[in-house]
Amino acid sequence: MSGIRTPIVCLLGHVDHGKTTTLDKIRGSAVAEREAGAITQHIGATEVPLDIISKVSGDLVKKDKFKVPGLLFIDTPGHHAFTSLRSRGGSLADIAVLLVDVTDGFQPQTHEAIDILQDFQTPFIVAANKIDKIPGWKTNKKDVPFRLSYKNQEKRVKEDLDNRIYEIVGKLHDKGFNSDRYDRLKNFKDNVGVVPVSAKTGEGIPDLLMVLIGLAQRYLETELEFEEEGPGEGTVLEVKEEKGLGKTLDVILYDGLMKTGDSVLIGRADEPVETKIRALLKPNPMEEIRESGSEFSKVDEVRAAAGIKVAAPDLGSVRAGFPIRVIGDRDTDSLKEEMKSQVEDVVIRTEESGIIVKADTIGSLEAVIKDLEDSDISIRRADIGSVSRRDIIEANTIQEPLERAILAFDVDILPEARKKAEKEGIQIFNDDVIYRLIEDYQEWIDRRKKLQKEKRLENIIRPGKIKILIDHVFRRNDPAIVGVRVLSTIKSGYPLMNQAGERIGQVKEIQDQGENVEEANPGDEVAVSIRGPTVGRQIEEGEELYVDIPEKHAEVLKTELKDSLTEKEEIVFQEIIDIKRKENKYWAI
Ligand SMILES: Nc1nc2c(ncn2[C@@H]2O[C@H](COP(=O)(O)OP(=O)(O)OP(=O)(O)O)[C@@H](O)[C@H]2O)c(=O)[nH]1
Repeated sequence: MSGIRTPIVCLLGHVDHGKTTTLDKIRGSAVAEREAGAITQHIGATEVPLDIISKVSGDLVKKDKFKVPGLLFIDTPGHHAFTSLRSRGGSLADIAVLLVDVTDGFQPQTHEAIDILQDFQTPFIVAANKIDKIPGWKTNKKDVPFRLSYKNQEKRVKEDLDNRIYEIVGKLHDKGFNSDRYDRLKNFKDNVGVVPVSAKTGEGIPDLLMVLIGLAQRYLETELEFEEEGPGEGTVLEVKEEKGLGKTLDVILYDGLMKTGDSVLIGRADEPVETKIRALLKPNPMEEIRESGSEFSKVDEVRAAAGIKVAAPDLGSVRAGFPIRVIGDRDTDSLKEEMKSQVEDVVIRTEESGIIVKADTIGSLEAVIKDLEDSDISIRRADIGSVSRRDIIEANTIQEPLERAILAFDVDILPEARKKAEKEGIQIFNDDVIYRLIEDYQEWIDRRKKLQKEKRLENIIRPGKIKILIDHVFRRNDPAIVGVRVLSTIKSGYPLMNQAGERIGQVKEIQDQGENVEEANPGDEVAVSIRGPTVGRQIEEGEELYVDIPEKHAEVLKTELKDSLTEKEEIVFQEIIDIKRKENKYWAI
């Protein structure tokens, strides 16, 4: 028998823009209306039935017009709900709510969330949250539809809100979405509805629920059709150790039916594992926990969409983000192959060069990979799980210094891995926000590049010039030692040429009042030893000598170091160029 299942809804948004508060509010309003119908707390999700939505939103939703049974909100907000390991592709969420704090506007994770939604082609609405924080906003009554609150506001407050919404509309436009305040929109399919809400006071929350259910009803109906008796398909949201049960899986079932005793395949990094469902568990409400002392109670079967805890043997290396499928009367081997290739598409990537990426779930791994690709950062291997010693050993085989790095998204770094990384000089970046992780890596690269550049530039031979003083020859050759006046800085080791452009030797040492110095500056009178020439033959008292700059160095001086040349150096550099170009017209052009 086919039916329409509950759409799965996920909340996304920048840190502190109100995801948790909005979920709590939705749960809270549903709980307040408990007597009207069963609000069901699932594992990892909250189901708000149509009855409640209809009641909460008053005349906004006429329940007899809807076939969608309600909304299933995933409790863990954010990227965790996004995974492509779903048979039909796309995200685990059917629809999403993007939270934007109206007083804070678009922030990095808002952009990140939109990119994810765009990638997975997930329809979404925007909740313009915290309207109660707009200066002058008056909350007369809590949990009321937006329109009732709005009409009581002063004109300037209304204008303020409208301006903030236009800002959001503008930002969405830049991202390629048409949008408007939801009550000014006719078509939600090609436009994104912006619903002003306050998760704190509940103003606009009825509208949010109404728009969501309307969107699901109108545009997702065919996608929400499912075989109620078909083999269950789901995604692992979390792997948890439970007292008395051992390792269990929190699963969001998005299709079909799952029963105790069913044989299932669960994806893993290498091969899917075949196992049998020992128990399906749902959470007990608070009062039942108090009575029975047990957090869960067993159920024989569960239908999509639902959040359920699965107890089964052999859950060893199963991780969040992997698919779980009831085998039913399907061929186990071909199903296994199909699941394996799905997992491999994401997890197993081995390139010759690039960084190593680790993440907690397949969904987040995909999101990180995508962002790295967008930033043109190559990846050697992307994988799920903690950063281990093995990862460091692999990173240590990488030649390119800027790729000797591991980007770890929301995972542990095992102590022995950290130790080894320190020893081998492997850089580990760890964050639970994708853009920050990538930003940190890029900043590190920039810093290293700058250092490399500084080192390289330090070694560039600069334009120097000296004049040999009369009556200051201390030794004629091997090496020649003469007193000089410095006209433009010289350093020991610099090659020297005469005014005809002939190489005459190399500065060996510089002595200033009997002390060896590395360099001598304009105006200094110092003694230099010059390897190569003999005074009276290749060099003469009173002669001016130039530093014989290699052509490659001259090119760097003309470009990257141009601004660092002193006035004196600039003049001398031009003299050197003139000398060189007598011989070679195109020298350092
Ligand atoms: N005034 C006001 N404050 C709000 C509203 N919604 C959320 N807040 C406050 O904003 C702060 C952040 O809200 P959360 O719900 O924790 O935000 P979040 O997006 O879940 O944050 P993370 O889980 O850290 O990403 C909390 O102090 C909330 O009380 C609102 O509508 N109005």
